[in-house]
Amino acid sequence: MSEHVVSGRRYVASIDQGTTSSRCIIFDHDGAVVRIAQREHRQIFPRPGWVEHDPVEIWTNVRAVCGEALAASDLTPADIAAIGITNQRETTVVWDRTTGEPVYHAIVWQDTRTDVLCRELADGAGANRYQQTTGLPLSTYFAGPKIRWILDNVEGVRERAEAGELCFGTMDCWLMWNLSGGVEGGLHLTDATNASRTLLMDLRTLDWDEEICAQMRIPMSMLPEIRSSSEIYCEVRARGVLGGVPVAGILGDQQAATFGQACLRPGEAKNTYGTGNFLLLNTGTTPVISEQGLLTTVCYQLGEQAAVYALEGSVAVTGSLIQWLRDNLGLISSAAEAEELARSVDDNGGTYFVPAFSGLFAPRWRPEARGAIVGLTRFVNKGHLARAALEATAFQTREVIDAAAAAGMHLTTLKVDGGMVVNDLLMQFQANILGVPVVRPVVNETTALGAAYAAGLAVGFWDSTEEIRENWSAGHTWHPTMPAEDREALFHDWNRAVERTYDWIEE
Ligand SMILES: Nc1ncnc2c1ncn2[C@@H]1O[C@H](COP(=O)(O)OP(=O)(O)O)[C@@H](O)[C@H]1O
Ligand SMILES: O=P(O)(O)OC[C@H](O)CO
Repeated sequence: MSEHVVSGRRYVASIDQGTTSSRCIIFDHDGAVVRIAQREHRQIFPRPGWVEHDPVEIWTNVRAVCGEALAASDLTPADIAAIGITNQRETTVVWDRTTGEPVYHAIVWQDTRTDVLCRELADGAGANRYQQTTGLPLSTYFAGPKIRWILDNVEGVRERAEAGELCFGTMDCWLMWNLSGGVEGGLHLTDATNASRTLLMDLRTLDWDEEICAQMRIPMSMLPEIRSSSEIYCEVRARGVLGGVPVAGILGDQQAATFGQACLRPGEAKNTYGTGNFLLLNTGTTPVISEQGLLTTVCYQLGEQAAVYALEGSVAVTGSLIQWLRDNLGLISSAAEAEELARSVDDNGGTYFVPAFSGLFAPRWRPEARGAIVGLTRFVNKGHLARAALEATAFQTREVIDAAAAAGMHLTTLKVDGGMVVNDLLMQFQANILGVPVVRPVVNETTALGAAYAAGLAVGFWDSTEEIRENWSAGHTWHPTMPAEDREALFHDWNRAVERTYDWIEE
């Protein structure tokens, strides 16, 4: 038995509440996966550009996957030293603290309904009005404007919020409140990484900014307490879910992946390929404000230690474009088939697919752009379309890495993870279009692992972040093989294609 056992407990559990599914993953002390249970939830699209989730469905799924992971591995809560929570960030839930009922569906990070509101909030000062304080541009992506939309548009909600009856939370906060007892004394708290995605938190004080909250007309009584990413918050009180186990880690999913990838020193970075793509670059204990369209975000804060910050390149649509080919066009019947189809042709046939479904995020921040396929001729077939869709992910990554380079952060290799990195064609193309090696770790479940580490460190299951570094090992590396001239020609055409999607939505 491992000597690293807390009161006979040999495992740590992680709840990974993502955009498409909720998972519970159990890890051992080496950071190896013992068991995964997963359930997808409904994606609700009430209007073009709107994306919602049902928070009650998600809580039900989280309870189910926790039970399934334990049962399938023949474990009981008494075997689990701690639980970490990691989550899709920015997705906004508002609920009644007395009844536990959400007042509206969760508004998902990809949702663009706050576009006009964001322009109004800029109030002539531009989209970067709050950047120095929050590290973020005024964008539909973030939680603050989503809260304001609910307050303004759901009947009776503003009055209830002003009377102190309602709670706001991102998914971590909603799950924490439910895990810690819900209407029977549930805790209303979040961590600094999630709070840093609201447009309401001061990056340096790690506290809510009163002036911004007033300008956005968000009552501060709705906001959760901001805590560190690694401390014992509570023991689980919800019936039937890991009862009695300490909840001891919370990290937004991209920050969790950065931690799980052992990007613990300034200059270390990872890129996660899921529904969207998220590059995070550790910048140490000082927040760096970007002039190149990158976000500044809290990367993690361990207990009483100083917060560590990151620059982030968030790309809204990557894996979800593959889902769209599958679900909306029926071009493929599974995500894996995209690779097979793309391999049926030698190149993109001159086709570029710009998936500006939610406008464009980093580094361009063009909310009024919409998707386009350009370069079509009679020559183009579905293989070219599949290839162009995969290449779009790699081109968008190149854009954010170029933005980091313009800020003086030059990457010599790229650590990758997420659902899309099983795609060999994509990863080889990524190395080619960047001109640097791309490396996937042995344990690809870095998001859940990062949250497990945060929780395990808080309860003494792991002693220090050095153990995280020791547990990380390279699985597969893709080396660039494309001549620089070809790489730049492709990227040049990609940029021309992207510019054609600008200004599609008229004022
Ligand atoms: N073989 C594949 N090739 C390309 N994309 C894939 C492949 N397998 C999965 N994906 C994409 O990866 C995404 C799922 O990745 P995951 O990391 O689980 O997402 P999330 O955490 O955002 O829910 C989906 O959008 C899916 O389309
Ligand atoms: O759930 P994912 O992996 O798509 O991540 C979503 C991000 O946290 C959005 O900022």
